[in-house]
Amino acid sequence: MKQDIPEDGTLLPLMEEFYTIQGEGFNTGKAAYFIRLGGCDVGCHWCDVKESWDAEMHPLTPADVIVENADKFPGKAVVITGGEPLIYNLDYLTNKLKERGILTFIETSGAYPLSGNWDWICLSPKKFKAPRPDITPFAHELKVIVFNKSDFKWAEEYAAMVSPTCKLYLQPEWSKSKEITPMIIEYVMANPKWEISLQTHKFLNIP
Ligand SMILES: C[S@@+](CC[C@H](N)C(=O)[O-])C[C@H]1O[C@@H](n2cnc3c(N)ncnc32)[C@H](O)[C@@H]1O
Ligand SMILES: Nc1nc2[nH]cc(C(=O)O)c2c(=O)[nH]1
Ligand code: SF4
Ligand SMILES: [Mg+2]
Repeated sequence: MKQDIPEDGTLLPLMEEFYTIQGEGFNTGKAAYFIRLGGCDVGCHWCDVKESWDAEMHPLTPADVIVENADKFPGKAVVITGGEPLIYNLDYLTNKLKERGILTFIETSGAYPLSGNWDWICLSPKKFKAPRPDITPFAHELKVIVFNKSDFKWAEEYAAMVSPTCKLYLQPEWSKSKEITPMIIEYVMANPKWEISLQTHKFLNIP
C-alpha cells in the first residue's frame, strides 16, 4: 500500500537514526546525530545505501519524535541525509531542531527543490539526475564523488556554479578508491582550490 506522505513535513519516512561522527567533508570529525530519510530516484549505480531508495520500506515517523530523539545526545548537530532528503519538505523538521539550538546540516544531490533552514548544505551533484540550478548558490560545500577521470570535468562545471566561498571537495567512490585516490591526490596538488574528502567513518568502522 502506498504511504500518504503529508506535504507539511510533519511525517517523514525514517530509515535510521544514529549518533556518530561526521565522516566526510568540511564537518569531518564532529559528533552529529544522523537522520536518514528513505526515498531516492537519482539512481547512482555505486550508491552505498541502496536500501534507502524505496520510501515505502521506511516507516512514516513524526518529525517531533525525530527532534526529541536528536535532542537526547550531547552533540547539538544533526546531519539529515538519505536517500534524497530534499524529496520532502524539511521546513518543519529543521525549524523544530533550530528552536532547540541544534545545528542543521544536510547531505543532498540537489535534485529536488531546496526546503529547510540550514546551517550547512553539502551539495553532492550527480550525473544521473543533475541538481536544480537554483540550489548551487546556497551550497556551503560541494562534494563531488570521483568514479572515473571524466568526473574531474564534471566537478569543475559545478565549481563554476557555486558561490565563491563554497568549499570544494573531491571524494573517491569507495569501491574504486584504490585506483581513484592517487588521481585525486595529483589533481588537488595541481588545483589547490580543491581538497580531498575521505569517508573516514568506513576506516574507523563506525556508522
Ligand atoms: C548516500 S548519500 C545521501 C544524500 C544524497 N542523496 C546525496 O547523494 O548527496 C550521502 C553521501 O554519500 C556519498 N556517497 C554515496 N555513495 C558513495 C560511494 N560509493 N563512495 C563515496 N561516496 C558515496 C554521496 O555522494 C553523498 O555525498
Ligand atoms: N559517519 C558517517 N558520516 C557520513 N557522512 C555522510 C554520510 C551519509 O551517508 O550521508 C555518512 C554516514 O553514513 N556516516
Ligand atoms: S543521490 Fe545519494 S542516495 Fe540517491 S542514489 Fe545517489 S548517492 Fe544514493
Ligand atoms: Mg554514508
